[in-house]
Amino acid sequence: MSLKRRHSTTQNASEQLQVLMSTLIKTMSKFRLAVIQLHVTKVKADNLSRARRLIREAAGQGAQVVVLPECFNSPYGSSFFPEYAETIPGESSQVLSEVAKETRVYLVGGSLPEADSGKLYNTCPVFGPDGSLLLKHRKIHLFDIDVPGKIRFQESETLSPGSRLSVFETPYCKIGVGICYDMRFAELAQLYAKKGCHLLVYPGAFNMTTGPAHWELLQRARALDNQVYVATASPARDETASYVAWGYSTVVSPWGEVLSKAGSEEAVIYADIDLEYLTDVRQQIPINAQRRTDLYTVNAVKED
Ligand SMILES: O=C(O)CCC(=O)C(=O)O
Repeated sequence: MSLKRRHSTTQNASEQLQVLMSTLIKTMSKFRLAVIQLHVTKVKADNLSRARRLIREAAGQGAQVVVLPECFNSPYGSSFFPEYAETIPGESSQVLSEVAKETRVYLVGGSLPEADSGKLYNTCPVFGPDGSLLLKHRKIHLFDIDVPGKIRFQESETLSPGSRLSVFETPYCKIGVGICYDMRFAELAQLYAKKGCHLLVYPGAFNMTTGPAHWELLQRARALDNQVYVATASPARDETASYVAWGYSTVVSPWGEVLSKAGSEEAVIYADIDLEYLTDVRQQIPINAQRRTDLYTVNAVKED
């Protein structure tokens, strides 16, 4: 082979490699997220089989990350937590692990009442596409509120709070996990963003009072403050339940736009998460570089 020909073959190979690399980077910078707004009943086995069916459906639609709602396998309510509590690993997390492995998705397993060493937690287990348990997020901020004449709820009567931040890595981006009331705490979202998360997921079950007032507003605020994608997964609304969930699972972009939103009924919603778009937003409005860290800062007190 002449020198000239060898040179052009090498050049072709390196160009092809570059094209391949840039296609790969582009592919990795986009992924499909599915949020399952599950109809949750008192029958745990039904909740589990419906969740499994909808996770399969989501994976069939190309979802690589799937999120279930808070308390996806039990009704939401202080009296139900002890009755439905399980260990993790345990029955429900075994089902989630199997279906994550079968469908090859990252699965954010909503939450379930977790029993551990005589205490109960509201816990979100996260599984990788090989079925391994990547982390357990125990709700950090317990939902204790009293709005006279509207709603009083005291999770702390039965639950203990978690005390860890929860971030997991995927080939696409880092993802930070919070549960419902955790979303009200801007500092948590800021810390997740500071740790490099580009997507925050909040399985949650707002109610008929705070749902219409705050649910979407909080998601858009967290997304805009931190220039990240935010996804919430609620149970479907069941007017016969003792605690009526608001529904309206949502995905919000780093620009603060609602990309996808369920109604009040059972549904699977999808959003294509585009990390190049996130980078563009951050370049256009560069608040990260403009922060006055000489005047203020948000830090984790305790690092894992
Ligand atoms: O913050 C709210 O208004 C609702 C929170 C909630 O339902 C929960 O944390 O489970």
